Amino acid sequence: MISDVLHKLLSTISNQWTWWWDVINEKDELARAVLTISIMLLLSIFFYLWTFLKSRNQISAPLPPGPCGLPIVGYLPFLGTNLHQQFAELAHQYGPIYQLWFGKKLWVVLSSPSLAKEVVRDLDTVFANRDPPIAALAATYGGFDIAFAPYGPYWRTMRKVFVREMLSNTSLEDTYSLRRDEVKKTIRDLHSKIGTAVEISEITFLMEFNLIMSMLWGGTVDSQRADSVGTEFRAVTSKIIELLAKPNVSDFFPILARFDVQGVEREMKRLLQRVDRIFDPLLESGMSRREGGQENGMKSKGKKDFIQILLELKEREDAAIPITLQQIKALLLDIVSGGTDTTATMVEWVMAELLHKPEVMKKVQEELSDIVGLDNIVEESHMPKLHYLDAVLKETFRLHPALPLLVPKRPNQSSIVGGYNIPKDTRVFLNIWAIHRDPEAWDDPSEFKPERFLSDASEWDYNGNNFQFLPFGSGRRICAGIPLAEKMVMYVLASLLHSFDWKVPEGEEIDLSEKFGIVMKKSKPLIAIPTQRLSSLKLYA
Ligand code: HEM
Repeated sequence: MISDVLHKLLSTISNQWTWWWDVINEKDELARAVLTISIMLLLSIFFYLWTFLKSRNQISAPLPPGPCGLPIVGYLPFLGTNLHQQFAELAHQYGPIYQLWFGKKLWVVLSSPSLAKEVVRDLDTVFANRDPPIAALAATYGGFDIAFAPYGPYWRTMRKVFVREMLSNTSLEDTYSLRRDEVKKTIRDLHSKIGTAVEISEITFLMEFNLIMSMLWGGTVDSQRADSVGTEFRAVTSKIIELLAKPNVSDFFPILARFDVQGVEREMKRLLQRVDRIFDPLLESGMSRREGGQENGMKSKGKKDFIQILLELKEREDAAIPITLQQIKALLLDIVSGGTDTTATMVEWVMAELLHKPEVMKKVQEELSDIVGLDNIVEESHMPKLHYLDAVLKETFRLHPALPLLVPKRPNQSSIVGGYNIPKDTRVFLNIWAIHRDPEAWDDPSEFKPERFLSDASEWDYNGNNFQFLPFGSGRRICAGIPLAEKMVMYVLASLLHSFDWKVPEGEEIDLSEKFGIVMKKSKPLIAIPTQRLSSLKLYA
């Protein structure tokens, strides 16, 4: 019986095979066409079933909730100017993860410590990519800096060179005397302005700019030239930052990008020409210094400054990732603008909070008197002992983070966050401004209370391990300049507050309102009057 069935089966297969053989031998054209179409149909069905099941297996989650917006333009007409606050209000309505559509572009905004952890810790490699707007690409000669470079070998090399050569403990020690000279110079200048109203951000910007430039060029840029270059640089970067924060239709509708409807790209290119006029002569002087083997002002004699190291890299033909002069300029722009505007803005915010709360200012100054003494000048070595000032700075970072939405991320694959699907290439914002004011994470979140950072100091650092407090971001793309940023802000603040007493001009009030930008500033510049505090400002001679 079984042998009968087997026999039948074999003969059927053999008949089919003969038929197939005949067909492929072109004996039956019609049958051949039917067979080919059937096979293709079957293969297509299998393929679609397979991809459908695969996608269901991968992303079985829905997209996050969010407002509907209008057809075609989506949420674009509703975008306000203070994006961080608007995003926080939308989180009250839609929850800590929500989506916004703009044409074909999807944005997702996250506003809770646990969602931040998922993105910057659990899925760090997926979210390590950036999503630079067209303005940012134009401002970085095509994304050749560190902050907007795609996650990959170029970014890794540039970040490594920067961190290793400029920010290692030895390099920071070697350049201390340069930072000290710049701070002393500012205190002397301020001495001549005692009793008059000064714009704090103007002073702090120039001071931080000169600090960075001096470290980059090993103290070889002469101070008069540095001041005029600094003023021009401030004007250019404030325009660049303004353009970076402006919504640009070319980003939402790539088909319009080539027309540059709002003229953003053209304007950015004009600004870059001004940046070139600043950097080119300075780079040339670096090159001739290199050829002439001249010394710089660094502590260890014969030690190369950062510009020398970059120029050397440019000339190395065996480098795995060769770098060009334009890439060096992109990197410099990143370091100088990223390092200056953030630190100067933070000094201004701390001064504003202290002038708003004189009892906190008094405590900071008492600590400075105890640790430094009134017949002495502040040194960087005092910083680890200034615990109260450190808490004041952290509380200011909490309430006024310099980058309230960090630098937006772009996942390199679709993934599930908070139970929702975030498709590949979405622009993802972490609203740390909202996280820093989350009532579930903080007591009295809108109150300025530095004491909250004193209780368990080890819990509060800037390394992005506590997802309630992320002023420098977290994960692979965390700020590359943290050790320098911390030193620059603390040292400058301590020197300003130790040398002078400060008050607001008669009849003026401290305004603490914020103006959104890639760096969030005060909406009104802070004006204050210094009076002498130190027994003798000759100490700064
Ligand atoms: C108060 C001062 C500063 C603050 C608040 C700050 C904050 C930040 C933040 C939030 C990011 C983005 C992190 C992320 O997306 O997760 C960032 C990136 C960066 N920062 Fe800072 N920063 C400061 C000072 C500096 C300084 C002084 C430098 C260099 C001299 C610097 C260089 C950079 C660079 C190169 C990046 C890009 C990192 C990357 O994409 O890999 N920053 N910073």
